[in-house]
Amino acid sequence: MFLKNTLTGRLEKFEPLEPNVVRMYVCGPTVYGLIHVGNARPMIVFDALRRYFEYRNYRVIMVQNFTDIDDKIINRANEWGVDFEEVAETFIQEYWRDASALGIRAANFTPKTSDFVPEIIDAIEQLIRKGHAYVVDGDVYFDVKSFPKYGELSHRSLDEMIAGARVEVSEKKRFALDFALWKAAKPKEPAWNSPWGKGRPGWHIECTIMSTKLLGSTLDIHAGGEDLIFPHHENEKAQSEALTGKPFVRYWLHNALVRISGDKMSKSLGNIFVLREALKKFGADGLKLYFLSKHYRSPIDFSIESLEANAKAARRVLETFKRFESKFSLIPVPKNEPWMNEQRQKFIEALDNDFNTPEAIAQIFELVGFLNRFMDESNEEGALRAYHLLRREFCPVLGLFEAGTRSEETDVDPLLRLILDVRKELRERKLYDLADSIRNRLKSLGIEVRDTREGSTYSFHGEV
Ligand SMILES: Nc1ncnc2c1ncn2[C@@H]1O[C@H](COP(=O)(O)OP(=O)(O)OP(=O)(O)O)[C@@H](O)[C@H]1O
Ligand SMILES: [Zn+2]
Repeated sequence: MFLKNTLTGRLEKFEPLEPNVVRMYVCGPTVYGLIHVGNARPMIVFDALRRYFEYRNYRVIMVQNFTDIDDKIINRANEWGVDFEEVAETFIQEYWRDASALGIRAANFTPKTSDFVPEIIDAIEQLIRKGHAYVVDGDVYFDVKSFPKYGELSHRSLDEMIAGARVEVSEKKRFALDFALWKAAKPKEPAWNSPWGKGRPGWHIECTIMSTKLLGSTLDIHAGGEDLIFPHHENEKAQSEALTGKPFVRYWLHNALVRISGDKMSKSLGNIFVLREALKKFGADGLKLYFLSKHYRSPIDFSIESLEANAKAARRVLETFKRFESKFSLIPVPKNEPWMNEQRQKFIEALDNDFNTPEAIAQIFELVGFLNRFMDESNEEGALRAYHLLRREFCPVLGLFEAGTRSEETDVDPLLRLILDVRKELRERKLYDLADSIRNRLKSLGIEVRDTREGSTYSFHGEV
């Protein structure tokens, strides 16, 4: 397999450190709000990549963190008058709801920053000892000039980095690009004891610690959105390599961004389309097709029309599967067959080429076309083979169509409102027997109708 490595800018043959094992770290969300469609892109892409490695017989050990110590979380906690943990726990729970609705498999480890504070302190002490960090008034900064390879990942010179990025300004720093490893406690902030007084970890050091503690000094893959290349990943790399003296990451993978009117869709800009809403409207498979039909390194301009088109395409595929399932029994097919092997080779060739999912998706649609044609021609053998490839190999490898009906979920509320309105009309015309019969029939479907002075309400299975 060949993957484009952000570090070298080249397509490189993928060779993990340990044969057949992939150690992979993905930067997860800062948990102070519901996740959005932009956040779903790395989730979908790297979940599919993990599944593809497994299809190719690798064992994947995947870590995805939750950033639960951060200014934005602390601000929200103060706004709401609760502890930062409560804000973080709330949105971690909500993250899991969204991830499972989207059909994303949980990583093997999902650590939180707050679980690793002692390890972070220990690492900062080592960096100070090694001359890569310095203390000023309870803050600790990484000394960028002590690490000559700084800028290697983002391919920029020090001057370009200073000019082009939002670098935190502070008089305490020796050099503009130096960044905080530890921040002295301010009032109304959570704080931990440290050799430099009470304080909390900076952002970048957490990922260095969580990744290397769980996966070892050198990771095979470090992934995330391209917004993280600088400064976050550049800083992670500097800290880790200064600490261990070993290369931190073999292959850096970055998905391009989802943009909205030219800007990155992001929680802090507030220009977001909440994932939960998108799941309701377009279904998990509609969203996955939307993202996987573009290459992960190409930017996407958020488009409702395109999402709708993908949701429709997902429904068409499911209809084809249903048609097959009602027509044929699901008998196993002999797997080693020339046409199927050709198809597999084509699929693997696409994905081996820097995870070219658009090509793989095009092949899936071509196979759906074949499946329909085979069924039209009552070619049972052909249909069985196409169905097997789609349903049991290619679609699951990309995380598609796993819960057959997910993208068909529709909101029943407008329909029930319509029925209740008709029933109201009947009652007004004193056709009580008809109105009662509607209520009884809804009841037999598990829908309880209650008539109140304000009108009729409904609930499922008698829930309140
Ligand atoms: N618009 C986007 N398109 C693609 N990936 C994104 C986008 N926004 C964030 N990501 C990715 O989602 C993951 C979680 O990011 P994060 O929680 O920082 O989201 P965010 O919306 O950028 O939040 P904030 O605005 O608070 O920084 C990261 O891997 C990040 O690169
Ligand atoms: Zn990170």
